[in-house]
Amino acid sequence: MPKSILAVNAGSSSVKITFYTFDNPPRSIVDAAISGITAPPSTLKYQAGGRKHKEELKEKLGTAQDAFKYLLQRCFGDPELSEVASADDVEYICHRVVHGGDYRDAVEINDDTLGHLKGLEDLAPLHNFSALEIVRLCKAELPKVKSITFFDSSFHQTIPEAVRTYPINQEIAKANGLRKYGFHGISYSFILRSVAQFLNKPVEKTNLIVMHIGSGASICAIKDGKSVDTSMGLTPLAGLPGATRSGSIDPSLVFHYTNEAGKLSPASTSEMHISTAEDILNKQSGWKALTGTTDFAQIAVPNPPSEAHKLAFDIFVDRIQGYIGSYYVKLNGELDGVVFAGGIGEKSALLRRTLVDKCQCLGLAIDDVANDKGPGDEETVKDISKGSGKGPRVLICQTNEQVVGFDSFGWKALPRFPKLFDCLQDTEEWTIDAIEGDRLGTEVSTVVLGPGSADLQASGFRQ
Ligand SMILES: Nc1ncnc2c1ncn2[C@@H]1O[C@H](COP(=O)(O)OP(=O)(O)O)[C@@H](O)[C@H]1O
Ligand SMILES: CC(=O)OP(=O)(O)O
Ligand SMILES: [Mg+2]
Repeated sequence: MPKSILAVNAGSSSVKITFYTFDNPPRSIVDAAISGITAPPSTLKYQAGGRKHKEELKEKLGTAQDAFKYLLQRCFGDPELSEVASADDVEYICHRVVHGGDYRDAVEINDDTLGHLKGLEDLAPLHNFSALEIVRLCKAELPKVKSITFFDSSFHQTIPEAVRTYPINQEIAKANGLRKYGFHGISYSFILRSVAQFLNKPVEKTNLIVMHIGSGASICAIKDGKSVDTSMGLTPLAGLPGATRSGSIDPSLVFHYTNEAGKLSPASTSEMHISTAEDILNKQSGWKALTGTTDFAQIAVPNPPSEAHKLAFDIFVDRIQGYIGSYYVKLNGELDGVVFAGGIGEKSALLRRTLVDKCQCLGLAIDDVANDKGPGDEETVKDISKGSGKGPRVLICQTNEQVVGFDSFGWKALPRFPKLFDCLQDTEEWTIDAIEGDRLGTEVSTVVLGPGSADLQASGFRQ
Protein backbone atom coordinates (compact mmCIF):
# COMPACT_ATOMS: atom_id res chain seq x y z
CA MET A 1 0.00 0.00 0.00
CA PRO A 2 1.42 3.48 -0.83
CA LYS A 3 2.61 5.37 2.21
CA SER A 4 1.21 8.60 3.60
CA ILE A 5 2.61 12.00 4.55
CA LEU A 6 1.91 13.41 7.99
CA ALA A 7 1.73 17.21 8.40
CA VAL A 8 2.06 18.62 11.91
CA ASN A 9 1.22 22.17 13.01
CA ALA A 10 2.13 22.65 16.66
CA GLY A 11 1.17 25.93 18.30
CA SER A 12 1.60 27.08 21.85
CA SER A 13 -1.87 25.88 22.81
CA SER A 14 -2.89 23.52 20.00
CA VAL A 15 -1.55 20.69 17.86
CA LYS A 16 -3.11 19.91 14.48
CA ILE A 17 -2.16 16.93 12.34
CA THR A 18 -3.25 15.80 8.89
CA PHE A 19 -2.37 12.58 7.10
CA TYR A 20 -2.25 12.93 3.30
CA THR A 21 -2.11 10.15 0.73
CA PHE A 22 1.11 9.81 -1.21
CA ASP A 23 -0.88 10.41 -4.40
CA ASN A 24 -0.98 13.05 -7.04
CA PRO A 25 -2.80 15.17 -6.11
CA PRO A 26 -2.51 14.33 -2.41
CA ARG A 27 -5.78 13.64 -0.59
CA SER A 28 -6.39 14.30 3.08
CA ILE A 29 -7.06 11.01 4.90
CA VAL A 30 -7.64 12.28 8.42
CA ASP A 31 -7.54 15.65 10.12
CA ALA A 32 -7.17 15.74 13.90
CA ALA A 33 -6.54 18.60 16.31
CA ILE A 34 -6.29 19.17 20.02
CA SER A 35 -6.79 22.69 21.32
CA GLY A 36 -6.71 24.15 24.83
CA ILE A 37 -3.54 22.31 25.87
CA THR A 38 -2.58 25.08 28.27
CA ALA A 39 -6.15 25.68 29.51
CA PRO A 40 -7.74 22.26 30.20
CA PRO A 41 -10.02 20.56 29.41
CA SER A 42 -8.49 20.02 25.99
CA THR A 43 -10.79 19.58 23.03
CA LEU A 44 -10.32 17.03 20.27
CA LYS A 45 -11.60 17.62 16.73
CA TYR A 46 -11.42 14.61 14.44
CA GLN A 47 -12.44 14.33 10.81
CA ALA A 48 -11.93 11.32 8.57
CA GLY A 49 -13.86 10.83 5.35
CA GLY A 50 -17.45 11.78 6.10
CA ARG A 51 -17.00 11.29 9.88
CA LYS A 52 -16.75 14.40 12.05
CA HIS A 53 -16.32 14.30 15.77
CA LYS A 54 -15.65 16.77 18.60
CA GLU A 55 -15.13 15.94 22.27
CA GLU A 56 -13.75 17.29 25.51
CA LEU A 57 -10.87 15.08 26.64
CA LYS A 58 -10.64 13.64 30.13
CA GLU A 59 -6.94 12.87 29.64
CA LYS A 60 -4.55 15.50 30.99
CA LEU A 61 -2.38 16.57 28.08
CA GLY A 62 0.02 19.11 29.52
CA THR A 63 2.38 19.51 26.59
CA ALA A 64 2.38 19.61 22.79
CA GLN A 65 4.29 16.30 22.83
CA ASP A 66 1.53 14.63 24.88
CA ALA A 67 -1.10 15.99 22.52
CA PHE A 68 0.82 14.80 19.47
CA LYS A 69 1.25 11.29 20.92
CA TYR A 70 -2.46 11.18 21.73
CA LEU A 71 -3.41 12.25 18.21
CA LEU A 72 -1.11 9.68 16.60
CA GLN A 73 -2.50 6.87 18.76
CA ARG A 74 -6.02 7.98 17.97
CA CYS A 75 -5.39 7.88 14.21
CA PHE A 76 -3.36 4.65 14.25
CA GLY A 77 -6.00 3.04 16.48
CA ASP A 78 -8.98 3.98 14.29
CA PRO A 79 -10.19 0.66 12.82
CA GLU A 80 -11.75 2.50 9.87
CA LEU A 81 -8.41 4.04 8.86
CA SER A 82 -6.56 1.15 7.27
CA GLU A 83 -4.32 3.55 5.32
CA VAL A 84 -2.61 4.78 8.50
CA ALA A 85 -2.43 1.91 10.95
CA SER A 86 1.13 2.44 12.17
CA ALA A 87 4.35 4.39 11.64
CA ASP A 88 5.21 1.91 8.85
CA ASP A 89 2.51 3.60 6.76
CA VAL A 90 4.19 7.01 6.96
CA GLU A 91 6.88 8.13 4.49
CA TYR A 92 7.51 11.70 5.71
CA ILE A 93 6.54 13.88 8.64
CA CYS A 94 6.35 17.56 7.69
CA HIS A 95 6.52 19.93 10.65
CA ARG A 96 5.49 23.59 10.67
CA VAL A 97 8.16 25.48 12.61
CA VAL A 98 7.55 29.18 13.08
CA HIS A 99 11.12 30.52 13.23
CA GLY A 100 13.59 29.23 10.65
CA GLY A 101 16.26 31.93 11.03
CA ASP A 102 18.14 32.23 7.74
CA TYR A 103 16.76 29.01 6.25
CA ARG A 104 15.28 29.77 2.83
CA ASP A 105 13.87 26.29 2.37
CA ALA A 106 12.58 23.29 4.20
CA VAL A 107 15.24 21.12 5.82
CA GLU A 108 15.42 17.44 6.54
CA ILE A 109 16.08 16.68 10.19
CA ASN A 110 19.42 15.15 11.08
CA ASP A 111 21.85 15.81 13.93
CA ASP A 112 23.28 18.92 12.21
CA THR A 113 20.00 20.60 11.35
CA LEU A 114 18.49 19.76 14.72
CA GLY A 115 21.51 21.36 16.40
CA HIS A 116 21.05 24.49 14.32
CA LEU A 117 17.34 24.66 15.11
CA LYS A 118 18.18 24.34 18.79
CA GLY A 119 20.05 27.66 18.45
CA LEU A 120 16.94 29.28 16.96
CA GLU A 121 14.83 27.94 19.79
CA ASP A 122 16.61 30.39 22.07
CA LEU A 123 15.66 33.25 19.73
CA ALA A 124 11.98 32.30 19.70
CA PRO A 125 11.31 29.96 22.63
CA LEU A 126 7.60 30.74 22.81
CA HIS A 127 7.05 29.75 19.22
CA ASN A 128 9.56 27.05 18.35
CA PHE A 129 9.68 25.01 21.53
CA SER A 130 6.52 22.90 21.08
CA ALA A 131 7.22 22.18 17.42
CA LEU A 132 10.79 21.13 18.13
CA GLU A 133 9.72 18.97 21.05
CA ILE A 134 7.60 17.03 18.54
CA VAL A 135 10.45 16.91 16.02
CA ARG A 136 12.70 15.44 18.75
CA LEU A 137 10.02 12.94 19.72
CA CYS A 138 9.59 11.79 16.10
CA LYS A 139 13.35 11.41 15.66
CA ALA A 140 13.56 9.27 18.78
CA GLU A 141 10.38 7.23 18.49
CA LEU A 142 9.75 7.05 14.73
CA PRO A 143 13.39 6.86 13.57
CA LYS A 144 12.55 5.27 10.22
CA VAL A 145 10.31 8.14 9.13
CA LYS A 146 12.03 11.22 7.69
CA SER A 147 11.13 14.48 9.39
CA ILE A 148 11.17 17.67 7.34
CA THR A 149 10.74 21.10 8.90
CA PHE A 150 9.02 23.92 7.03
CA PHE A 151 9.40 27.45 8.29
CA ASP A 152 6.96 30.34 8.58
CA SER A 153 9.86 32.71 8.07
CA SER A 154 11.14 31.31 4.73
CA PHE A 155 8.55 33.15 2.64
CA HIS A 156 9.90 36.49 3.86
CA GLN A 157 13.54 35.97 2.86
CA THR A 158 12.84 38.34 -0.05
CA ILE A 159 12.26 41.34 2.24
CA PRO A 160 14.77 44.06 1.23
CA GLU A 161 17.68 44.88 3.50
CA ALA A 162 16.45 48.34 4.49
CA VAL A 163 13.14 46.85 5.59
CA ARG A 164 14.55 43.91 7.52
CA THR A 165 17.39 45.78 9.26
CA TYR A 166 16.85 47.33 12.69
CA PRO A 167 18.78 50.56 13.20
CA ILE A 168 20.98 49.25 16.02
CA ASN A 169 24.67 48.34 16.31
CA GLN A 170 25.16 46.11 13.27
CA GLU A 171 27.93 44.02 14.75
CA ILE A 172 25.68 42.99 17.60
CA ALA A 173 22.72 42.62 15.25
CA LYS A 174 24.65 40.24 12.97
CA ALA A 175 26.25 38.28 15.79
CA ASN A 176 22.87 37.69 17.44
CA GLY A 177 20.70 37.38 14.32
CA LEU A 178 18.68 40.47 15.25
CA ARG A 179 16.59 41.40 12.21
CA LYS A 180 13.05 41.25 10.91
CA TYR A 181 12.21 37.66 9.89
CA GLY A 182 8.42 37.71 9.51
CA PHE A 183 6.07 34.75 10.03
CA HIS A 184 2.83 33.06 8.84
CA GLY A 185 4.78 32.44 5.61
CA ILE A 186 3.35 28.97 4.99
CA SER A 187 -0.08 30.57 5.05
CA TYR A 188 0.99 33.54 2.85
CA SER A 189 2.49 31.25 0.30
CA PHE A 190 -0.72 29.17 0.14
CA ILE A 191 -2.82 32.37 -0.12
CA LEU A 192 -0.61 33.87 -2.83
CA ARG A 193 -0.88 30.78 -5.03
CA SER A 194 -4.61 30.41 -4.45
CA VAL A 195 -5.39 34.08 -5.10
CA ALA A 196 -3.14 34.32 -8.19
CA GLN A 197 -4.92 31.30 -9.62
CA PHE A 198 -8.31 32.82 -8.75
CA LEU A 199 -7.38 36.12 -10.43
CA ASN A 200 -5.91 34.23 -13.36
CA LYS A 201 -2.57 35.97 -12.97
CA PRO A 202 0.93 34.54 -12.87
CA VAL A 203 2.17 34.45 -9.29
CA GLU A 204 5.22 36.53 -10.22
CA LYS A 205 2.99 39.36 -11.43
CA THR A 206 0.63 39.36 -8.45
CA ASN A 207 0.60 42.27 -5.96
CA LEU A 208 -1.38 41.82 -2.76
CA ILE A 209 -1.87 43.06 0.76
CA VAL A 210 -2.70 39.94 2.77
CA MET A 211 -3.91 39.77 6.36
CA HIS A 212 -3.45 36.53 8.29
CA ILE A 213 -5.45 37.46 11.36
CA GLY A 214 -6.20 34.84 14.00
CA SER A 215 -5.05 34.59 17.61
CA GLY A 216 -1.68 35.59 16.17
CA ALA A 217 -2.13 38.31 13.56
CA SER A 218 0.10 39.68 10.82
CA ILE A 219 -0.14 41.46 7.48
CA CYS A 220 2.10 41.16 4.44
CA ALA A 221 2.84 43.26 1.36
CA ILE A 222 3.47 41.05 -1.67
CA LYS A 223 4.97 42.61 -4.80
CA ASP A 224 5.46 40.55 -7.95
CA GLY A 225 4.79 37.39 -5.96
CA LYS A 226 7.40 38.18 -3.28
CA SER A 227 7.10 39.36 0.30
CA VAL A 228 8.47 42.91 0.50
CA ASP A 229 7.32 43.71 4.03
CA THR A 230 5.40 42.13 6.87
CA SER A 231 4.32 43.33 10.29
CA MET A 232 5.95 40.68 12.49
CA GLY A 233 9.65 41.05 13.17
CA LEU A 234 12.45 39.29 15.03
CA THR A 235 9.68 37.30 16.73
CA PRO A 236 5.91 37.07 16.17
CA LEU A 237 5.37 39.71 18.86
CA ALA A 238 5.88 42.74 16.61
CA GLY A 239 3.17 44.41 14.53
CA LEU A 240 -0.52 43.76 15.12
CA PRO A 241 -1.97 42.90 18.52
CA GLY A 242 -3.36 39.41 19.01
CA ALA A 243 -5.32 37.30 21.48
CA THR A 244 -2.64 37.61 24.16
CA ARG A 245 0.07 39.63 22.38
CA SER A 246 0.53 43.37 22.59
CA GLY A 247 1.88 43.80 19.06
CA SER A 248 4.21 46.76 18.55
CA ILE A 249 4.61 49.09 21.50
CA ASP A 250 7.32 51.48 22.58
CA PRO A 251 10.04 48.98 23.68
CA SER A 252 10.81 50.99 26.79
CA LEU A 253 7.21 50.56 28.02
CA VAL A 254 7.97 47.18 29.52
CA PHE A 255 10.58 48.64 31.90
CA HIS A 256 7.95 51.05 33.24
CA TYR A 257 5.45 48.19 33.50
CA THR A 258 7.65 46.15 35.85
CA ASN A 259 11.16 46.32 37.23
CA GLU A 260 11.28 42.51 36.93
CA ALA A 261 11.24 42.73 33.11
CA GLY A 262 14.68 41.24 32.58
CA LYS A 263 14.26 38.37 35.05
CA LEU A 264 13.26 34.84 34.08
CA SER A 265 9.50 34.43 34.01
CA PRO A 266 7.90 31.88 36.36
CA ALA A 267 6.53 30.31 33.15
CA SER A 268 10.09 29.23 32.23
CA THR A 269 11.07 25.59 32.54
CA SER A 270 14.47 23.98 32.79
CA GLU A 271 14.39 23.49 28.99
CA MET A 272 12.70 26.72 27.94
CA HIS A 273 13.77 30.14 29.18
CA ILE A 274 11.62 33.21 28.71
CA SER A 275 11.95 36.61 30.32
CA THR A 276 9.21 38.25 32.34
CA ALA A 277 9.04 40.97 29.64
CA GLU A 278 8.44 38.39 26.90
CA ASP A 279 5.86 36.64 29.02
CA ILE A 280 3.92 39.86 29.73
CA LEU A 281 3.92 41.09 26.14
CA ASN A 282 3.26 37.71 24.53
CA LYS A 283 0.92 36.06 27.00
CA GLN A 284 -0.65 38.68 29.24
CA SER A 285 -1.59 41.35 26.72
CA GLY A 286 -3.83 41.69 23.63
CA TRP A 287 -7.63 41.05 23.76
CA LYS A 288 -7.20 38.96 26.87
CA ALA A 289 -5.74 41.90 28.82
CA LEU A 290 -8.25 44.39 27.45
CA THR A 291 -11.46 42.38 27.69
CA GLY A 292 -10.79 39.12 29.53
CA THR A 293 -11.52 37.00 26.45
CA THR A 294 -9.21 35.66 23.76
CA ASP A 295 -12.20 35.01 21.51
CA PHE A 296 -12.48 37.77 18.94
CA ALA A 297 -15.99 36.55 18.03
CA GLN A 298 -17.12 38.10 21.35
CA ILE A 299 -15.43 41.38 20.49
CA ALA A 300 -16.42 41.81 16.82
CA VAL A 301 -20.15 42.25 17.45
CA PRO A 302 -22.44 45.15 16.46
CA ASN A 303 -23.30 45.88 20.11
CA PRO A 304 -20.18 45.12 22.15
CA PRO A 305 -20.88 43.96 25.73
CA SER A 306 -18.58 46.61 27.21
CA GLU A 307 -16.59 49.74 26.36
CA ALA A 308 -13.45 47.61 26.68
CA HIS A 309 -14.69 45.25 23.94
CA LYS A 310 -15.38 48.22 21.68
CA LEU A 311 -11.93 49.63 22.41
CA ALA A 312 -10.24 46.30 21.57
CA PHE A 313 -12.08 46.23 18.23
CA ASP A 314 -11.17 49.85 17.45
CA ILE A 315 -7.50 49.28 18.33
CA PHE A 316 -7.31 46.29 15.99
CA VAL A 317 -8.98 48.21 13.15
CA ASP A 318 -6.68 51.19 13.69
CA ARG A 319 -3.48 49.13 13.58
CA ILE A 320 -4.52 47.17 10.48
CA GLN A 321 -5.65 50.35 8.71
CA GLY A 322 -2.23 51.90 9.36
CA TYR A 323 -0.45 48.94 7.76
CA ILE A 324 -2.79 48.85 4.76
CA GLY A 325 -2.06 52.54 4.10
CA SER A 326 1.68 52.03 4.47
CA TYR A 327 1.77 48.91 2.28
CA TYR A 328 -0.41 50.53 -0.40
CA VAL A 329 2.23 53.22 -0.76
CA LYS A 330 5.07 50.67 -0.67
CA LEU A 331 3.34 48.83 -3.54
CA ASN A 332 3.13 52.12 -5.42
CA GLY A 333 -0.66 51.84 -5.52
CA GLU A 334 -0.33 48.84 -7.89
CA LEU A 335 -2.52 46.45 -6.01
CA ASP A 336 -4.48 43.45 -7.33
CA GLY A 337 -6.28 42.78 -4.10
CA VAL A 338 -6.61 43.00 -0.35
CA VAL A 339 -7.03 39.54 1.17
CA PHE A 340 -8.61 38.59 4.52
CA ALA A 341 -7.48 35.25 5.98
CA GLY A 342 -7.05 33.50 9.36
CA GLY A 343 -9.84 32.78 11.84
CA ILE A 344 -10.86 36.44 12.25
CA GLY A 345 -10.25 37.46 8.63
CA GLU A 346 -12.29 34.56 7.30
CA LYS A 347 -15.16 34.76 9.78
CA SER A 348 -15.71 38.36 10.86
CA ALA A 349 -17.86 40.19 8.30
CA LEU A 350 -18.00 43.17 10.67
CA LEU A 351 -14.24 43.59 10.82
CA ARG A 352 -13.95 43.28 7.02
CA ARG A 353 -16.67 45.85 6.40
CA THR A 354 -15.31 48.30 8.96
CA LEU A 355 -11.80 48.11 7.53
CA VAL A 356 -12.83 48.35 3.90
CA ASP A 357 -15.02 51.38 4.71
CA LYS A 358 -12.00 53.02 6.32
CA CYS A 359 -9.88 52.33 3.23
CA GLN A 360 -12.34 53.67 0.65
CA CYS A 361 -9.85 56.29 -0.46
CA LEU A 362 -7.72 53.46 -1.91
CA GLY A 363 -10.59 52.39 -4.17
CA LEU A 364 -11.68 49.48 -1.97
CA ALA A 365 -15.39 48.68 -1.79
CA ILE A 366 -17.28 45.73 -0.37
CA ASP A 367 -20.45 43.90 -1.43
CA ASP A 368 -22.43 43.58 1.80
CA VAL A 369 -24.38 40.49 0.75
CA ALA A 370 -21.28 38.57 -0.35
CA ASN A 371 -19.40 39.77 2.73
CA ASP A 372 -22.13 38.71 5.17
CA LYS A 373 -22.45 35.31 3.50
CA GLY A 374 -18.69 34.61 3.55
CA PRO A 375 -17.07 31.70 1.73
CA GLY A 376 -18.65 28.26 1.38
CA ASP A 377 -16.86 25.23 2.85
CA GLU A 378 -15.23 24.30 -0.45
CA GLU A 379 -14.53 27.87 -1.58
CA THR A 380 -10.83 28.64 -1.06
CA VAL A 381 -11.05 32.20 -2.43
CA LYS A 382 -14.16 34.39 -2.47
CA ASP A 383 -14.47 37.82 -4.10
CA ILE A 384 -16.46 40.19 -1.87
CA SER A 385 -15.71 43.38 -3.82
CA LYS A 386 -18.50 45.68 -4.85
CA GLY A 387 -19.12 45.82 -8.59
CA SER A 388 -16.77 44.52 -11.24
CA GLY A 389 -14.81 47.77 -11.39
CA LYS A 390 -11.12 48.19 -11.94
CA GLY A 391 -10.14 48.85 -8.32
CA PRO A 392 -8.27 46.32 -6.21
CA ARG A 393 -10.34 43.23 -5.37
CA VAL A 394 -11.43 42.56 -1.79
CA LEU A 395 -11.06 38.84 -1.20
CA ILE A 396 -11.41 36.22 1.53
CA CYS A 397 -9.05 33.25 1.38
CA GLN A 398 -9.62 30.21 3.59
CA THR A 399 -6.01 29.53 4.30
CA ASN A 400 -4.45 26.16 5.00
CA GLU A 401 -1.29 25.85 7.03
CA GLN A 402 -1.62 22.07 7.01
CA VAL A 403 -0.53 21.81 3.39
CA VAL A 404 2.89 22.47 4.80
CA GLY A 405 4.42 19.48 3.03
CA PHE A 406 3.06 20.65 -0.29
CA ASP A 407 4.25 24.17 0.02
CA SER A 408 6.55 25.59 -2.63
CA PHE A 409 9.35 25.39 -0.10
CA GLY A 410 8.77 21.71 0.28
CA TRP A 411 9.10 20.52 -3.27
CA LYS A 412 12.80 19.99 -2.84
CA ALA A 413 12.49 17.62 0.03
CA LEU A 414 9.47 15.68 -1.09
CA PRO A 415 8.83 13.29 -3.93
CA ARG A 416 8.01 14.90 -7.19
CA PHE A 417 4.36 15.74 -7.40
CA PRO A 418 3.64 17.82 -10.53
CA LYS A 419 1.40 19.78 -8.18
CA LEU A 420 4.47 20.88 -6.27
CA PHE A 421 6.14 22.06 -9.42
CA ASP A 422 3.03 24.00 -10.34
CA CYS A 423 3.80 26.16 -7.37
CA LEU A 424 7.24 27.17 -8.55
CA GLN A 425 7.33 30.46 -10.29
CA ASP A 426 10.96 31.41 -9.94
CA THR A 427 13.47 31.88 -12.67
CA GLU A 428 16.45 31.16 -10.45
CA GLU A 429 18.72 28.18 -10.66
CA TRP A 430 18.01 25.65 -7.98
CA THR A 431 20.06 22.74 -6.81
CA ILE A 432 17.92 19.83 -5.83
CA ASP A 433 18.23 16.20 -4.97
CA ALA A 434 17.90 14.09 -8.07
CA ILE A 435 14.69 12.17 -8.32
CA GLU A 436 14.56 8.54 -9.26
CA GLY A 437 11.18 7.71 -10.68
CA ASP A 438 8.78 8.96 -8.12
CA ARG A 439 11.12 8.86 -5.13
CA LEU A 440 13.97 10.97 -3.93
CA GLY A 441 17.40 9.77 -4.91
CA THR A 442 20.62 10.77 -3.33
CA GLU A 443 22.58 12.31 -6.20
CA VAL A 444 22.61 16.02 -6.60
CA SER A 445 22.00 17.73 -9.90
CA THR A 446 21.20 21.22 -11.05
CA VAL A 447 17.82 21.98 -12.44
CA VAL A 448 16.93 25.15 -14.28
CA LEU A 449 13.30 26.03 -13.97
CA GLY A 450 11.43 28.15 -16.46
CA PRO A 451 9.33 31.11 -15.34
CA GLY A 452 5.91 29.97 -14.23
CA SER A 453 4.01 26.74 -14.23
CA ALA A 454 3.07 26.85 -17.91
CA ASP A 455 6.74 26.82 -18.86
CA LEU A 456 7.45 24.15 -16.34
CA GLN A 457 4.81 21.89 -17.68
CA ALA A 458 5.89 22.52 -21.25
CA SER A 459 9.55 21.84 -20.60
CA GLY A 460 9.42 19.48 -17.64
CA PHE A 461 12.55 20.28 -15.76
CA ARG A 462 15.79 20.49 -17.60
CA GLN A 463 18.95 19.05 -16.14
N1 LIG B 1 -17.14 34.74 13.82
C1 LIG B 1 -15.98 35.19 14.27
N2 LIG B 1 -15.79 36.52 14.40
C2 LIG B 1 -14.62 37.00 14.85
N3 LIG B 1 -13.59 36.23 15.22
C3 LIG B 1 -13.73 34.91 15.11
C4 LIG B 1 -14.92 34.31 14.64
N4 LIG B 1 -14.76 32.96 14.67
C5 LIG B 1 -13.50 32.72 15.14
N5 LIG B 1 -12.89 33.89 15.41
C6 LIG B 1 -11.57 34.10 16.00
O1 LIG B 1 -10.50 33.55 15.25
C7 LIG B 1 -9.39 33.36 16.13
C8 LIG B 1 -8.70 32.05 15.82
O2 LIG B 1 -8.16 32.14 14.56
P1 LIG B 1 -7.16 31.02 13.99
O3 LIG B 1 -6.51 31.57 12.77
O4 LIG B 1 -7.90 29.75 13.84
O5 LIG B 1 -6.20 30.95 15.21
P2 LIG B 1 -4.78 30.42 15.50
O6 LIG B 1 -3.91 31.63 15.42
O7 LIG B 1 -4.90 29.85 16.87
O8 LIG B 1 -4.39 29.42 14.45
C9 LIG B 1 -9.93 33.40 17.54
O9 LIG B 1 -9.59 34.62 18.15
C10 LIG B 1 -11.43 33.34 17.30
O10 LIG B 1 -12.13 33.95 18.27
C1 LIG C 1 3.53 33.03 13.85
C2 LIG C 1 2.35 32.98 14.72
O1 LIG C 1 2.01 33.94 15.38
O2 LIG C 1 1.66 31.84 14.70
P1 LIG C 1 0.21 31.60 15.34
O3 LIG C 1 -0.73 32.54 14.65
O4 LIG C 1 -0.07 30.17 15.00
O5 LIG C 1 0.33 31.88 16.79
MG1 LIG D 1 -2.31 30.32 13.51
